Formats: sequence, structure tokens, C-alpha cells
Amino acid sequence: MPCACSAARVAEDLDRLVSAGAEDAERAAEAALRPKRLEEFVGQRVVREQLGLVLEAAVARGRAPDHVLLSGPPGLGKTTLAMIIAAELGTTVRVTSGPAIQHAGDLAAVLSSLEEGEVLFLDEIHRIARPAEELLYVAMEDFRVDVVVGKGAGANAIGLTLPPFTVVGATTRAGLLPAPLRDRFGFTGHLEFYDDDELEQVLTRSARLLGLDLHRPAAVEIARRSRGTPRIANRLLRRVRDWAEVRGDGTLDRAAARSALEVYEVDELGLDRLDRAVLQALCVRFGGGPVGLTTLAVAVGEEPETVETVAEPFLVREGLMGRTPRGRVATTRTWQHLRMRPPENAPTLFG
Ligand SMILES: Nc1ncnc2c1ncn2[C@@H]1O[C@H](COP(=O)(O)OP(=O)(O)OP(=O)(O)O)[C@@H](O)[C@H]1O
Repeated sequence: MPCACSAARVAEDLDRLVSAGAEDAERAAEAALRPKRLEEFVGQRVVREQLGLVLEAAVARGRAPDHVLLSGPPGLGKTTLAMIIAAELGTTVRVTSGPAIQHAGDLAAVLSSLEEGEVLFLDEIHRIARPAEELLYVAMEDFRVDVVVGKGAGANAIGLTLPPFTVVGATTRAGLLPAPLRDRFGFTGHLEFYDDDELEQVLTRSARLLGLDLHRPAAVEIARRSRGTPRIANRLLRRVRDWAEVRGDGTLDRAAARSALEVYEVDELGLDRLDRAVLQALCVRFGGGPVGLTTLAVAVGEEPETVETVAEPFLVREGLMGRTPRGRVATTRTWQHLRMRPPENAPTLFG
């Protein structure tokens, strides 16, 4: 049959395919660098120690541990920890995510196929559809799931007993989880941004795995500009390697790192395009605020959730944005960073 698609549509589809391919490649590169055991996991001392105890106790008892909830901004290691939990328990992991579970039946199918002691990793758990959420409460608490057989008036709910298993939930927005769901996790770990020394360790480890001779000053430079995030550190390492191989002589030194980061528009603080767009909008369009999240997100052409979970946590931590009851505001540091003078009536919040 002839294709009725317009050229623009074909181009759009191609774009999507190409970016999906690029995303797959990034994901594969990421997976190759994941620490496999808790002792290889850099930083997060408190969570590592607490989780280590939970797992060790479960192994000693020969029982599945309590369900684990991991929260924190993207790229800090929630998925990595879920894989590590399964490895430390000597079991396998099933991976799914909130957006993939739109109906209770989707979750029932996953739950009823779990084997004894398995880990069920539920990424973006805050996005599970409501009816599935209730099924999850019961499954987590009583290891039971009701499966509906048949349709309409003849439909029957059959209760299935599940073998013990462990849910590892990950969320960038713990505050959105309803209390009954949150309460069913016996252990909750909040992942914090990494400091520069920890990111340097991540980079040194990644360079070793990739067979790269990363000079220490280059590692320091990349670490400093990685937004406290291992995923970004590893990504920047790959971009610096590209630069060194294509534009340089292959040496991964500080000069190569600085040149590459300039090409990729990563500034001295590690802010990326979205961070800068948010700060620009806050100061230029809204005079330093206060401005509501949704208005700010519309101004930068992003979803409010993206601005709130991806850009804001780091900007707030760096004192580049303040969150007040009346909205987001610029700080003295924001104006300094943008090399702008605040208007007379701008709110005075010190970053
Ligand atoms: N503590 C760590 N030590 C070493 N590498 C780490 C650490 N945490 C994360 N990484 C690296 O960062 C990458 C991203 O981590 P991961 O996918 O676990 O983040 P995430 O929190 O699940 O992100 P998202 O919320 O976007 O799914 C991984 O490939 C891993 O190699």
C-alpha cells in the first residue's frame, strides 16, 4: 500500500528513530559502567551502610528483605542500586516502570510471574496508575494478588498467593507517593548529589573500565562540572574522549577536558542548556521572580515535572534558585552567574 505520510512526518519519524538509537547507545554505554556490587558503589555512605545491613541480615536469615524505596534526582544511582540489591541477594531482577503499568492487569501479570526471592524494580513508581497502586499495596503486604478471569457479568476474581519477593521502587518525587504506598517500604534511602571527590572516583573507575588514561587534573575538571551526578560525569568523560580522539592527540589531560566541555557548552558550574534557560527566563522574563513552576516551565518549553526534577534540585543546591511559597526566585548568586544586575525591586534572596 502506498504510504500516505507527509515528508515532514517521515522526517519526524526518522528523527525519532535516530534519537532512539542514540539513546540506546547511551544506555548501553551507561550499563557497561554500572558498579555490580555494593563495595564498588562510590559515595552515598549513609544509604550504602544502611542498605548493606538490611541485605546482610536478609541473606543471613535466608529470607527476602523488606521492600526498598530509593529517591533522589535522576542519574544518582537508583537503578544501579536496584541491580546491586539483586546481586547481593544472589537473585535476579525484573525491571518495569510506573508509566508501563497503566492497568491493574499489567501489574498482576508481572507479579504473578515473579519467582521466589526475586527483586521487582519499579522505576518511576510515582507514575503507576491508581488501580494498579492498590493491587501493589496488597501484593507488597500480603504477597497476594487478585487476578480477574473472564469478562463482564461472568468475570471472577481469583486470589493468587505470591512467593516472597522484594520491591525496589525508585522515584525522583517521593513526595508524590501516597502514604499507604510509602508505608509499605521497610527501608527508604534518599540519594544526595555527589561531591567532587566522589565524582572523581567515579571517573577514575570508569576510565579504568574503558581502558583510558585519564589524567588527574582532567578528572578534577570533569568532576567539578558534572552537576554532582555520576551519569553526567560518565557522559562528559565520553565526550572528552571523543574530543581528544578527533581534535586532540588522544591525551585526556586538563586542556582536552576544558576544550571539550567548551564545545559541549558545559559551563564552569556544570550548568547545561536547560539549567541556563531556566535561570535566563527567571531573571530576564520574570525580573528574578517570584514565578510559579508552570509559568517558568512554559517559558523554557519544558514540562513542569522536568524543570522540577531535573533542573531545580541542582540549582537550589547551588544557591542559584530559591523556592518560596510565592514561587521560584533568583538569588544574588543567580544574578552574578548571569553577569546581570538585578532590577531595583527584585526579591533579595542570598545564594
Ligand atoms: N555511586 C556510583 N558509583 C559509580 N557509578 C555510579 C554511581 N551511581 C551511578 N553511577 C553511574 O551513573 C549512571 C546512572 O546511574 P543510574 O542509572 O543508576 O541512575 P538513576 O538514579 O537510576 O537515574 P534515573 O532516575 O534517571 O533512572 C550508571 O551508569 C552508573 O554507571
